[in-house]
Amino acid sequence: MIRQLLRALGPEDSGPLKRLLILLTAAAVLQGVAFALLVPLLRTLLGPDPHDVWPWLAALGGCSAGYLAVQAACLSSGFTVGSGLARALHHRLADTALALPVGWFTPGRAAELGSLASGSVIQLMNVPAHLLRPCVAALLTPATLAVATFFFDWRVAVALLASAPVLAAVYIWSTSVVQRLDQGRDTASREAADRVLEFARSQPVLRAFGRAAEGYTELDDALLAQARADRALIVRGTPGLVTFAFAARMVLALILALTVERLLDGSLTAPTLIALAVLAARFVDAVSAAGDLGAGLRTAQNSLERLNSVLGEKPFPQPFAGQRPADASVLFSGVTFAYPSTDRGSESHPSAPVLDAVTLRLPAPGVTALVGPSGAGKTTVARLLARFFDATEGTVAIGGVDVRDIHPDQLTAMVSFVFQDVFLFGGTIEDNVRLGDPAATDEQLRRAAALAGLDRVVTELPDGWATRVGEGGTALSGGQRQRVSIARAVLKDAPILVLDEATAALDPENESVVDAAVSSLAHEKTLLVIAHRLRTVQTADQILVLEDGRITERGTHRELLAAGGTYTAFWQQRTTTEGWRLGAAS
Ligand SMILES: Nc1ncnc2c1ncn2[C@@H]1O[C@H](COP(=O)(O)OP(=O)(O)OP(=O)(O)O)[C@@H](O)[C@H]1O
Repeated sequence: MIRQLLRALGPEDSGPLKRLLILLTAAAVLQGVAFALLVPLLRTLLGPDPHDVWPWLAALGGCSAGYLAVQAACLSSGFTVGSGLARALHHRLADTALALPVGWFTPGRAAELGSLASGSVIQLMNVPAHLLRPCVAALLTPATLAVATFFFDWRVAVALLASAPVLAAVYIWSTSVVQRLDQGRDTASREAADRVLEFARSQPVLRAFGRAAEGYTELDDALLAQARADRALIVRGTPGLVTFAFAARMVLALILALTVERLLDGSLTAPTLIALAVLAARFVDAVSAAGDLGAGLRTAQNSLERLNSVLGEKPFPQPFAGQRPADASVLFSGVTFAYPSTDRGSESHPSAPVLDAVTLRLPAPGVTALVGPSGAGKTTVARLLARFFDATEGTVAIGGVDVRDIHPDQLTAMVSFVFQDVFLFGGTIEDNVRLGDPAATDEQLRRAAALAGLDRVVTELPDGWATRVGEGGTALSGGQRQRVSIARAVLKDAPILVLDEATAALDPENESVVDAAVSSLAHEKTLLVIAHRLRTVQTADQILVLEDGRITERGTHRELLAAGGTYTAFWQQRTTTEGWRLGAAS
């Protein structure tokens, strides 16, 4: 546990914890010595010469005063170390998260990170503040007592020491049962929390399909599993704890029997027996405290293991200095890619390849349209370009430099994204657009807004740029959200712009605004447009058709129509649906 804590903290932040451990050790040993001094004190007090008790009383007083002073230092240092530990762990989690590839952040892992940063770190903060002190005392005070007993009666001391491995074995067994059950409860609780969140988010769908009243079975099952796991922890965890308490009491009974037997055969006086009985009772009390703390410790250990498994995630290999790309052209050479599986936890095994030996070039400047059926791998191409993941085979290069050799800051500065799923922060429209370039002038802001068709939205809204977008942008319509996201990407002014289904939520009028923006940016930027709409695709400098992870056709609109392949079928199908849609609207 201590080793895991020190590992989680790292060498630079572990100093205060080590100092606290030294203080705790001193306090536990002093407490043990103070208890041990009771033996000569009681023996003298109850013996023939009670006046000789003063030196022992003075020793006990000094020892107790020392113990109280160190204990006070432990108390205040425990809280300081606890809050320092929480701060250090939050920093380490943030540093680890920043070094991980964007692709690592699946919804499950993002939730796990959130639960670690809030629940687990707070739980671990309690370890130095509340748990460590009684734990060290429960271990070292009995050990000091057992050693001290050698000065009074070696047989009792041997009996105390001999009981240690038995007590340790029972302790390890009982707490490992609790730990296993607690792990199960933890998994069930997280599953239930995920399902509750999903249930809340899916209310519109559930109500639309009349499923809200009878609930939804996944949530019911998850809540039942959580209740079962809670019950199992109580029912199957309690016997272990009771057994440990019983074993500790048995040790006391054994010591008492031994001392009484030695009194009867005359080798022990009554005062020594009373003193040794007091000492054995203190020994058992201190050991029993370990049993009570065991469950809390094992639970904290589970949190620590989860935390260390995230902190141990391999960061993306980054170049030390980084090479500068010659321009903003992009080249995929024989790129094959399989997503790591996204099971909960950090283990990842690659799944089936999504891209298969893809070779493509995006000219700079120029517009490339990527089309293909749903699930063909279009978004994956865009993700590899921005190095959300590394290719399994082959290379992705920008301006002649492998993306793995470009410094992450430089790569971030070079690529701007409009994602399929727009993400807005709960500030104003202006805050959200300025995220693209916080230092942009008002003139640059207005230009980006005009290019994205956001200027009209801003004019129509009563609070204009100061309109609050609501949590996740819920106060705006889908089209308005998408325009904010496009303006943000345009404001960033990166030489490579990826638009992933950016026009999907726009009406025909505003779609043409975005088309105009694409046309005007086409002269200065490398544009990758993943689109199902006709106009953007039609005017692109090159069109790539992706099917089942392979590029099957490439050329201009005219060339591909002349070839009469998949693109022609796509074109005919789109012309029919869009013609139908426009006809119906008019
Ligand atoms: N994070 C992920 N982890 C595992 N598999 C994924 C992940 N993202 C996508 N996939 C899988 O990769 C395949 C390609 O997905 P991708 O999103 O690239 O397709 P697409 O052509 O952009 O589809 P669409 O047009 O529907 O957006 C799909 O089978 C999808 O299930």
